[in-house]
Amino acid sequence: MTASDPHYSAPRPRGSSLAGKAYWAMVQRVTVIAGAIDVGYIFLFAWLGASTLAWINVLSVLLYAAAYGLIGRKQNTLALLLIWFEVMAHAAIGSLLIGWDSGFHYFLLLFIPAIVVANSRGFSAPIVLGLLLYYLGLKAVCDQWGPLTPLPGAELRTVFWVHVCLVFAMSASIAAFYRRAILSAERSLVEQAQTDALTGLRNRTGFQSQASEALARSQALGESVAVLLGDVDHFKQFNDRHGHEAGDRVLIHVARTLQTHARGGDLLARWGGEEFLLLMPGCTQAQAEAAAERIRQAVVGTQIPIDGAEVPLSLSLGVACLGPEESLQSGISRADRALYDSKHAGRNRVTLALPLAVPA
Ligand SMILES: Nc1nc2c(ncn2[C@@H]2O[C@H](COP(=O)(O)OP(=O)(O)OP(=O)(O)O)[C@@H](O)[C@H]2O)c(=O)[nH]1
Repeated sequence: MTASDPHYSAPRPRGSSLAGKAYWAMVQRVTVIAGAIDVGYIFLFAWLGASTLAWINVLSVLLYAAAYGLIGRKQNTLALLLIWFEVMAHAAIGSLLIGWDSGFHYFLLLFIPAIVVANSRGFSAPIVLGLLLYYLGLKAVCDQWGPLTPLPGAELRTVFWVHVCLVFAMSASIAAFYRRAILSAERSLVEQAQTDALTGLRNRTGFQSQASEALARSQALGESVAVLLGDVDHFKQFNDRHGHEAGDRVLIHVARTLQTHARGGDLLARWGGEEFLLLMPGCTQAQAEAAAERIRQAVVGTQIPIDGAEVPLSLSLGVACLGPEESLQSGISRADRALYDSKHAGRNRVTLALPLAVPA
């Protein structure tokens, strides 16, 4: 693989588009559920002898089917308007025909969380206020003129209980949807905060959040742990000569090379600008030195094609094997001093850190 490989592109930020897709997938599921509920209503109202309401539910099923199709064709706004129209008209006609006590109006309340949470354009307050006015207006109209086709008491109570149960179930599932969306956004933010956007490796924060635990585990098992610090040679010169974008491609290339050589349990991070850190649990000094040498050779063996010419590249490395109770910070400092020695000895080499000084 070369640095000009298409795989070298930096990872894209995640999150926002997924939330949008998840929202519309949820709305599409709602059209199916609402349509199915309305099919149930057709039978319920036919059985209760409220044939007008049964026919209105036939219309509602058709509207939900149309909204489902519109979302499938990405005409989301139109679908949403259709759903709004269906719920508002259904609540109004139902309340007027069989009375406010039927509980048809409760369905209007389901819009409140959806308006507040999903409205990204800052129009929530006026829309909720409009809904409140519609709600109160409907109550006033029902008090004045309804019910136009009243149902006997027992049947009305049945409709009321069905509505209350449905509104509870729908409120709970809307809340569950938003909870899942929040948790997923939180996970994505944590991941972004711990990931280096250029190389896709862990950044310092991501490394530190996992490294202490990995080190403690290995030290508890009595395993040796090594740290390897690598730094691209003359990178400033490279940037100055070939430009920052070419420099970025080099960093991505080095990151991929390190990833290829890291083992399953190793933790790899971009430690600084052109500096990379590899924590190798269960790795002896000899194994770590051999791994560092393989990485150095892999990097030096690469010719990065820049502006039509092959540009050489090299990496200096420092390796430290941690003492049984040595802290990660101390191990990294020793690896850093070893890396500094590599640079001073002429670069493109691996240097082993001095052993940890034993207190007298
Ligand atoms: N392209 C690019 N350059 C970066 C990035 N982060 C840091 N750098 C550059 O890396 C260079 C590091 O330069 P120095 O610390 O002097 O190191 P060097 O030139 O590699 O010299 P030696 O390490 O001594 O071999 C600076 O020019 C930074 O601007 C990055 O994300 N992309």
